[in-house]
Amino acid sequence: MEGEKKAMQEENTKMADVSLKDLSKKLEDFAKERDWEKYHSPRNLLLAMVGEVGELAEIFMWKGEVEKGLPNWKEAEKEHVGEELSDVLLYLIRLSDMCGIDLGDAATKKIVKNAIKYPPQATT
Ligand SMILES: Nc1ccn([C@H]2C[C@H](O)[C@@H](COP(=O)(O)OP(=O)(O)OP(=O)(O)O)O2)c(=O)n1
Repeated sequence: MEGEKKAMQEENTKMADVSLKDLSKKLEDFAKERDWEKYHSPRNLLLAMVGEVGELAEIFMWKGEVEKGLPNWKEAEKEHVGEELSDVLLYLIRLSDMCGIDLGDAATKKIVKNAIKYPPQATT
């Protein structure tokens, strides 16, 4: 039992520490194993990602303003949000790969660029 708990904790740590590169490799394997690489063109992936953004928006639709942390939401609804966010992220990573863009590198550079454009003292 102790061993099982430890293994679960290790798995949770692994999941929390997951990198964009890990996810990218898993997506590549997923597509290869199903012979789906032919479908993963940049345009198809972009449309698939936008579709998933729509599915995410659908969950929030007509709810009015929503409190941070979604405190009054049912667990199943929160799980659904997590799934749709994941679909968006996974298609975004795959799209970046199929465009030959290193997303981690590009995002890190963009954060630096944002900080130069919007210096802290300029914000109120
Ligand atoms: N050609 C495909 C189809 C799916 N996926 C993967 C990426 C997404 O994470 C997930 C999307 O699967 P679905 O199209 O089944 O979408 P949902 O999971 O949102 O299901 P539904 O639309 O029924 O809610 O599967 C993929 O990589 N390539």
